Amino acid sequence: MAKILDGRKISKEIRADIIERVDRMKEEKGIVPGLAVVIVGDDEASHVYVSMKAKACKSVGFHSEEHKLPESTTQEELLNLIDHLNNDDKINGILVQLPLPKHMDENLVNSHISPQKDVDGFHAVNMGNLTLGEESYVPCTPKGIIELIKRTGTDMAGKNAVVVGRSNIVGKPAAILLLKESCTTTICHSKTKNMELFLKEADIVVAAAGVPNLIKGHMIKEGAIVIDAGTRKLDGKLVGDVEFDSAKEVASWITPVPGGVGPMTITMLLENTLEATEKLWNSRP
Ligand SMILES: Nc1nc(=O)c2c([nH]1)NC[C@@H]1CN(c3ccc(C(=O)N[C@@H](CCC(=O)O)C(=O)O)cc3)C=[N+]21
Repeated sequence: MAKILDGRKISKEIRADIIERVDRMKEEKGIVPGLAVVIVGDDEASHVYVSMKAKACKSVGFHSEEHKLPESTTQEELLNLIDHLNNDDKINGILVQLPLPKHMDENLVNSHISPQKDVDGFHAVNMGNLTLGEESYVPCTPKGIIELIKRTGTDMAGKNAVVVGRSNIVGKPAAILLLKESCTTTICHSKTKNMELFLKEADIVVAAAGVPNLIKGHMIKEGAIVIDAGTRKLDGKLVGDVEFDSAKEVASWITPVPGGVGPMTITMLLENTLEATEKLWNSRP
């Protein structure tokens, strides 16, 4: 029977530390970290996530702004807003909620954010530096995933890690981070033949496909660490990529959905925004 990796509890611990650092920063330097979240269009789920991010900012004492733009916004108008936020001293971090409407180029928009304020880590320079092993902002969900694996106390070096999903925001950067931890890292995706063959050898499974209940207990290696980054609404209920009930019989550790990777994503966003603020401050004469 697997132990539960409780993302809410771990988040609470990390957020307590963030609150202390923010208080000290306010007291000693008179500065308040600021995050701007930009959302285009009226996708309901996206709006829920954005308000969760704003609430989390307030709970740790950040300044937070939500910029809600209509679906009809042109890409140029969005880029103008980003220019404005890039030059706004109250703002240390900028996040443009994905997905963007179809008439926009997500990579182009992300790379319009100042790399110093790119707390999502999606700017081409940050993605490039991450891949090179240089200092960079690390995308929030993959960063949270690594933090969760570390909390199991497992030495990752030499372990077989299988990431299911190759998105730019989760799967791809998660694989790069696992490689950095010296895992033997494989990425499976929708064109993979016989995914079970890879999963059966995996000591660490990171599920980020967005396909409800794709991975079942019988596919997993005995004692594996199973991290579920899937979040899909199914009949009004939030479900992951892993069939929890069967997987928990086989795994050594498993994350629940909700209450696993999700809360860690938001906590890592707070951490990146605080880091951006500290860096800016330290770079000043
Ligand atoms: N630029 C950008 N950055 C993102 O980080 C980003 C994004 N766009 N677009 C959408 C995805 C999704 N995402 C989640 C964040 C928190 C939860 C979360 O906290 N979930 C809770 C439950 C929430 C609920 O009940 O609906 C949980 O798993 O316990 C989930 C998903 C961030 N994303």
